[in-house]
Amino acid sequence: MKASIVLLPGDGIGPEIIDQARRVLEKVGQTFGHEFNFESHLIGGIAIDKIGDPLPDSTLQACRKSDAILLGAVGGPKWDDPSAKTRPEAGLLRIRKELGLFANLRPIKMFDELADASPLRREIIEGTDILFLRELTGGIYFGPSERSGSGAEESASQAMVYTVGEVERIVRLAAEAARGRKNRLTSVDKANVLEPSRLWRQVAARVMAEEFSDVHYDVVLVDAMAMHLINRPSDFDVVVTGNMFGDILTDEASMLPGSLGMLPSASLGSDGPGLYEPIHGSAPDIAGHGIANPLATILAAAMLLRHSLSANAEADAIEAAVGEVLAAGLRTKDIARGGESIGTVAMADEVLKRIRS
Ligand SMILES: NC(=O)c1ccc[n+]([C@@H]2O[C@H](COP(=O)([O-])OP(=O)(O)OC[C@H]3O[C@@H](n4cnc5c(N)ncnc54)[C@H](O)[C@@H]3O)[C@@H](O)[C@H]2O)c1
Ligand SMILES: CC(C)[C@H](C(=O)O)[C@@H](O)C(=O)O
Ligand SMILES: [Mg+2]
Repeated sequence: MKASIVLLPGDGIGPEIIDQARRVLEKVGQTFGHEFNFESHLIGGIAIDKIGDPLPDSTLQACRKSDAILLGAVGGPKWDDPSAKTRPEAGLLRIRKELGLFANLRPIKMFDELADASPLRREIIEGTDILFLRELTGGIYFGPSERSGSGAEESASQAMVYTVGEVERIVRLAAEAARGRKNRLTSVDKANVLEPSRLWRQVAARVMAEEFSDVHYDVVLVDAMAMHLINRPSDFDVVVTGNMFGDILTDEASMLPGSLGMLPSASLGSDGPGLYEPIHGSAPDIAGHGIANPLATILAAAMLLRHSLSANAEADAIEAAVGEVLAAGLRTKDIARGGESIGTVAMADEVLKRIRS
C-alpha cells in the first residue's frame, strides 16, 4: 500500500511526540511492506510566528490532498494574550471545520498492565472500555460570539447552537459503533437547563427509537456523568455527547488509564482524510525536557492505520507492542507514579522493538 500522511507537529511537546509516532509508522511500513510518504506542515502558534496564520492555506491544501493527518498539539503561554488577534487553537478548530470532521472518537482503553498508574482503585477501573463520540464541529465552540459594552458593563457571550442534522449524524454513528461493541449507548447532555440539550435529547431519542431500537439506550446529565465516570466507569460502553462536554469528560476519563499521555483520538467526517491526535495539549510545563509520553500519539497513529487506511493488522501490531512495553514495566514519568521512568525517545524505541507482522 502507498499512502500520503500529513504531519502537523504544532507547538510545545507536539514536535517531540510526532517525531516518535512517525518512527513507529515508518517501522510499520518496513515490517508490512507499505510505502508511507510523510509531509510536515505548520499549524498553531508556530504557524502564527512564521506565516501570521494558525492554519496557513498551504497546510489546509496539503491536508485535503492527503490520505490522513497526524497532529501533535497546538498552543502555549507564548500565544495566550487574550487580546491577540488570533490564537493557535483557532487553527485547530478551523481545520476540523474545513474538513468536516464532525465525529471525534476517543477510546478510553485500559491496559491491564497499567492499572498501577491510575489514581483510582483497581476494582473500580477493571473492565473499563468506553468509546466516547464527541461532536466536534458544532455546539458552543462554533456558536456566534460577541463582546460589547465597556467598563463594568462590558460583556461577552458565545451561543451553544445545535441543529437537528448535526445531532442525527453523530447519534447514528455512535449507535452503529455500539452495535459493534456491547450494544449500549449513553447520551450525555444538560437538558434540565440548556435549550440545545433539550433539542439534542429529543432528536437522539427519536433516532434511537426509529432506527436503533435493538441498542440499549439511556441518557445521563453531564454533571452526574462526571461523577459516574470515576465511580462506575465499567458500566459504560459508547457515550455520545456535544463538543464541550466531550472535551471535558474525556480529560477527566484520562485518569482511568492514569494519564492524558495515554489517550488517542480520531476525528472523522463523512468523506476525505481523517485527523488523528492525542487528546492532550502542548504540555508547555514539560516541553523540551524529553519526558513527554509519546504513547497517546503512537496509539493515534494506530487509529489512523485502522480508520483511514483499513490496515487493521498493522494497527493491532502497534497496540500489541504498546501493551508489551507496559507489561515490561516501562513507564514515562506521567505513568510512573514516582517510580523509575524513561524518556520520550526511549519509550518509542521500546515500542519499535516490539512491532511484528
Ligand atoms: N489538541 C490540541 O492541540 C490541544 C489539546 C488540549 C490543550 N491544548 C493547548 O495546550 C496548551 C496547554 O494546555 P493545558 O496545559 O491545559 O493541557 P495539556 O494537555 O497540554 O497538559 C495538561 C497536563 O498534562 C500533562 N501532559 C499532557 N500531555 C502529556 C504527555 N503526553 N506526557 C506527559 N504529560 C502530559 C502536562 O504536562 C500538564 O501537566 C493550551 O494552549 C491548550 O489550549 C491543545
Ligand atoms: C485546544 C482545544 C481547541 C481542543 C478542544 O477543546 O477541542 C483541545 O482541548 C482538544 O481536546 O482537542
Ligand atoms: Mg481538550
